[in-house]
Amino acid sequence: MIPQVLTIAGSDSGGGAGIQADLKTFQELNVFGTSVITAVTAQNTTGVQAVYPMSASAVESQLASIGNDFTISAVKTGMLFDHEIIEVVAAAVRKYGFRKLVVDPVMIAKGGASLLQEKAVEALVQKLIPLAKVITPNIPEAEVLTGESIRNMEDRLRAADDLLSMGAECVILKGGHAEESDAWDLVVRGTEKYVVKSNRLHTQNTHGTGCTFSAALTAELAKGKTIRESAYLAKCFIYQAIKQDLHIGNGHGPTNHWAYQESARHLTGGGVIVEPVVLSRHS
Ligand SMILES: Nc1ncnc2c1ncn2[C@@H]1O[C@H](COP(=O)(O)OP(=O)(O)O)[C@@H](O)[C@H]1O
Ligand SMILES: Cc1ncc(COP(=O)(O)O)c(N)n1
Repeated sequence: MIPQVLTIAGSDSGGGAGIQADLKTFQELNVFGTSVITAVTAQNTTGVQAVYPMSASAVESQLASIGNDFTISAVKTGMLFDHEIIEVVAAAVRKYGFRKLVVDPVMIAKGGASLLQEKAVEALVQKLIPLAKVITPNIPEAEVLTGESIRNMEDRLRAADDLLSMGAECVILKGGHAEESDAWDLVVRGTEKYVVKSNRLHTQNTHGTGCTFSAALTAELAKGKTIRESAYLAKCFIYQAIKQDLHIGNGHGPTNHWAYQESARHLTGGGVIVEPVVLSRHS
């Protein structure tokens, strides 16, 4: 049976992030994508021009439509905007028994627009993160969630432990925002810790990288892959999507969701490696 997956996120009219990035990624990875829209954004590669949140009841009824019909193997959340939406999403995860929940705690678009109200952070921590199999914060999101600044490897390890104590099974602390020559993501699950790493690509076309990475992770988990395999495959997917960029729009362009399947490199990883945490190299 083809795995059925769900994204609960905001619409990006520009097609590079949010629901659109998630559905494109699901399609490329051969899983059937369904969607619950939490907000409509007027957005392009130059930024977010407007945000129109859905009412919590509109989100609730979309969740019921999916929960009452589909057999969902994995779910991801992206832009959730406010605490009422977070509460109905958490209730639906319980009610419909959605397993393999990936929470991408989207807060601020790369151009600076707020995609999550400040007072909703607590609801995310209290209501949704404890239900998650994996949470995938970037560095600024991990700083908001933990209240600590993150500058080096020790800080990242400490932040990941703090995030794990919020109740998720696994934390993938993404390193796209750091300035090192490698782009590496720290994965922590209980006492298991490792880094999934590629070289850093120099391009401004990184709009939607986080959405695309977490959608690929969700697709692989839905197929029954382990977290470690899924993190590696998701990193291979986003690496090719950034590397073979499309040059669309006048600002921070989208990634290339075709690239991974079109490239034979997906069979070999194309340079992505998994390695143990080495404190002295990354501090
Ligand atoms: N310039 C880059 N080169 C290679 N990989 C990158 C680059 N920027 C981000 N990534 C990868 O893309 C994924 C998303 O990371 P990040 O940009 O930190 O998330 P977000 O979009 O949520 O801010 C991670 O796997 C990260 O390692
Ligand atoms: C609707 C929506 N959801 C999420 C993002 C974050 O994008 P990114 O993955 O680049 O951080 C976005 N810009 N718009």
